[in-house]
Amino acid sequence: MAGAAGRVVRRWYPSVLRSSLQVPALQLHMSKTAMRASQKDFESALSQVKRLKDPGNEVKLKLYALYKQATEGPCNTPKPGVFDLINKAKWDAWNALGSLPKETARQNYVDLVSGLSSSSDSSSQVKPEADRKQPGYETLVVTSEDSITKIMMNRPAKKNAITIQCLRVHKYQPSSSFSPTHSDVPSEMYNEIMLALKAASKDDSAITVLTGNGDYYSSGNDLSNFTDIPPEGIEEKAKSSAILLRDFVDCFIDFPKPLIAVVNGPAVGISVTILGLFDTVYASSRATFHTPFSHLGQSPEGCSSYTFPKIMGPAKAAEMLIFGKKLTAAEACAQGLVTEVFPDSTFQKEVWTRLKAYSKLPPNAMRISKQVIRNREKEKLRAINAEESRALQERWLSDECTNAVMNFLTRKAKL
Ligand SMILES: CCCC/C=C/CC(=O)SCCNC(=O)CCNC(=O)[C@H](O)C(C)(C)COP(=O)(O)OP(=O)(O)OC[C@H]1O[C@@H](n2cnc3c(N)ncnc32)[C@H](O)[C@@H]1OP(=O)(O)O
Repeated sequence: MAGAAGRVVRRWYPSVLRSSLQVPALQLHMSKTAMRASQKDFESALSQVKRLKDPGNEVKLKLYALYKQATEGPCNTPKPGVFDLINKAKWDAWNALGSLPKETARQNYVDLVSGLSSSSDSSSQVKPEADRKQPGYETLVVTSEDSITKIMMNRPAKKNAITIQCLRVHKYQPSSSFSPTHSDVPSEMYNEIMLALKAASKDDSAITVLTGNGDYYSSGNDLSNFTDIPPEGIEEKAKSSAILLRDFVDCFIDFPKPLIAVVNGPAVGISVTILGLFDTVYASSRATFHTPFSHLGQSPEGCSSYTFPKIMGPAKAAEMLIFGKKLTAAEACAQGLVTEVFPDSTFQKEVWTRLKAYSKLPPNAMRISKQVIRNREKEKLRAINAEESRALQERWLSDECTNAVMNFLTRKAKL
């Protein structure tokens, strides 16, 4: 094939996978009605997959396994020898699906491709925006258009984990004239988000959006932040991190315009807790909300110790904040943390259409409405933020926290 799609396929498909994923017709043994709908979806997913950027070997194996299960049922071929590495990896992936029904495998294939397409859509969104992208950020893409300033966390390979740079803890000063194009711009994400919020609070946009690039919204605090210990020692690091945390969260408490989270995928830790300080939270059906603080030997931040019980009631909040219960998007919406959930396949389109309409409302009226809703809580929220940051400063020095972080960094544990 001479077209671009063909070239993309050749770039990332191993030949064996290529042959199995490009099967022209499917032999699906199902009732005719069920077959019509899902076979169409499946076929469209099969052609969509050829246009995707290389999703990495792990995902390619998942696609292969689901394809085989959907079309042939449970693994039915002899196990390849140990030295036949590629075929063995494929066989293992297929065999791992056990007796998963063909229909479920087909549905999972369609869902996986749809997730991959939307994340590649959202990363390809970056390209047309290049000319209106604000310069000076290393970990974010910040754009302004249609009266909307969009702050996109942009470390997709690290699931948009939020970084600190050791010994470069810059205190946020609301009155300073520090601008994102200043030559002293720090590269770490906490400070860049603070700078972007400060700039957005003063620009002529009506609303501000925080979102993530790639398949995650954000995996929260970058756990390697804990390994970068300055010569002054670990106590000093804990102290400066607590100050940074307090300043970071204060920026959200004080943000004067409508602030919207566009939660494009899973969210973890601080990226979840600060959602209680947003005015609106839109989530993709693929998003999850996880605050595994006890698992990490830590305690809640982002004012969640106050906002979560207020939003969802103390019992549900405790399950999330103490026991680390992960919520689906639908559950988070039912608990009131999320405003609305959109199907992942149409998430970006529906959300941005909605936001463009909202951004045309009179900006001063929106600001004043936000003030009226939020202002009486501000002092309280600042005090809670300071208290949570103090508690965390101590937690970071505990063995429970050190062990949990080391287990993640040495790949012994994941969430
Ligand atoms: C000022 C300080 C404030 C502190 C307050 C905040 C508290 C919190 O936010 S607590 C939450 C901390 N976050 C986590 O515990 C998440 C840890 N990550 C994971 O468990 C998994 O990575 C995750 C489930 C998110 C995704 O799993 P996978 O889909 O299997 O992907 P990978 O694990 O292979 O991730 C790809 C790549 O990204 C790196 N990564 C992801 N998240 C983090 C993170 N939070 N910190 C550091 N690194 C992260 C991961 O290590 C992989 O890196 P490579 O191995 O180099 O590819």
